[in-house]
Amino acid sequence: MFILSSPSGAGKTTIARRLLDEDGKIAMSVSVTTRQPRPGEVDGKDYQFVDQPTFQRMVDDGEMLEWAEVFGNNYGTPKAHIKAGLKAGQDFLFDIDWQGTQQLYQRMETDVVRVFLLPPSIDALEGRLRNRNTDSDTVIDGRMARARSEISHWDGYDFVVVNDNIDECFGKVKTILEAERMRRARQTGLVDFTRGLMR
Ligand SMILES: Nc1ncnc2c1ncn2[C@@H]1O[C@H](COP(=O)(O)OP(=O)(O)OP(=O)(O)O)[C@@H](O)[C@H]1O
Ligand SMILES: Nc1nc2c(ncn2[C@@H]2O[C@H](COP(=O)(O)O)[C@@H](O)[C@H]2O)c(=O)[nH]1
Repeated sequence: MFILSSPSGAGKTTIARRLLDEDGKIAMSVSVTTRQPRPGEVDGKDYQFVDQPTFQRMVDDGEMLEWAEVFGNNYGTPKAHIKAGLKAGQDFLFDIDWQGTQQLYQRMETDVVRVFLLPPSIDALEGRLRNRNTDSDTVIDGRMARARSEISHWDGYDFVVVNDNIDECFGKVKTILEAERMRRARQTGLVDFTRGLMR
């Protein structure tokens, strides 16, 4: 479970899309949200867009692996698909906030890798949100007001990467993913393989 978090606009979605394009072995965890779709967002691909009663029913029925309120909307990770995929050896990429990260870490500690992206500066962060042209000024102001408190959670992560140059940032995130895959505990079949070598 490879988690990318950051203050809004630091570049999680951009890095996640590139990782999904270039790495055939990781799948996106598609979250459920009560937020309205942005232009170009596709239901079922970017998010599963639901109304508040549906979200609440999913929470009440225990269908969420984690969930949180972020910027006045609810977001959550549906459990069934992720659990089945993990059992089959599938790696998953999560674009979730610090609250969801804490919940996943508490439930599945050793399966989780936590990466936090930082912007090179607060001005650059605001510039990125405005240039993205997907949110109203009010929404952007709200996200900027939360940026410092989001950044204060940087020390709850295993890795911290500053997203200044996008190619460099992507290279670092990819390196983390590849190194984590090489952890002995994550390599299935090593016992038989090393036995074969020693025979
Ligand atoms: N290194 C970079 N340099 C310049 N622009 C960037 C960089 N990384 C991302 N961007 C741009 O910044 C904007 C915000 O990026 P992105 O949508 O990936 O952020 P995010 O962290 O997913 O935000 P949110 O949490 O609001 O979904 C996008 O327009 C993206 O193209
Ligand atoms: N705890 C969770 N946080 C999530 C989830 N899906 C997305 N997010 C986070 O919400 C904010 C806002 O996202 P946006 O798409 O509206 O810009 C961002 O920090 C995401 O990482 C989730 O399932 N759980």
